[in-house]
Amino acid sequence: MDRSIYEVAGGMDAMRRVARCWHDLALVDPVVAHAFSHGYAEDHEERLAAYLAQGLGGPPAYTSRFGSAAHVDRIHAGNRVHEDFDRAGIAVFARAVDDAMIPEPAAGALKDYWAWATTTVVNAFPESADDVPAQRPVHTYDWDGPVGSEQ
Ligand code: HEM
Repeated sequence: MDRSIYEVAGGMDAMRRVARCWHDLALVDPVVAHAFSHGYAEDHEERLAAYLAQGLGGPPAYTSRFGSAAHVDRIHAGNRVHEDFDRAGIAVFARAVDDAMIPEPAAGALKDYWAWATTTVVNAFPESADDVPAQRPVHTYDWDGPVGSEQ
């Protein structure tokens, strides 16, 4: 398909809806809410929407406005590997995509992307945030799966 997952999903407005639904559901999920108990940026949803956009073939909205990919990796690093926790996060995100009314086939691709990113981003540095190198790629994804990286 010529159009990116980002475009087919509905562009930045769709990314914002997904980020809002994810955050709403994550804050009340019995497993996932714990991660947010240590606080989060006031504009978390906008930051996540920008990162999703950039990862799914949209504009470089995260790195042009908010910071580096390494920053995102550091936020998620040092939590060891928790498969139950990851499974819960993946299920919550899938519900968020449904609540945000993302059309197929973008909805399925978004869910696949999150499941993949949960292991590559969230679990890439399970021991410590100090292990994250200064230069990290923004993980990008298209209809065929991971497509490499951009700084
Ligand atoms: C179980 C899965 C996940 C949990 C529980 C989780 C949790 C969190 C928490 C608690 C924050 C706020 C931390 C802070 O502001 O200090 C955060 C921020 C963020 N997360 Fe996740 N996350 C998960 C998966 C992911 C995945 C898979 C991605 C990427 C596709 C992602 C992208 C982001 C971004 C972009 C931010 C905002 C970074 C910023 O402040 O600029 N997260 N996440």
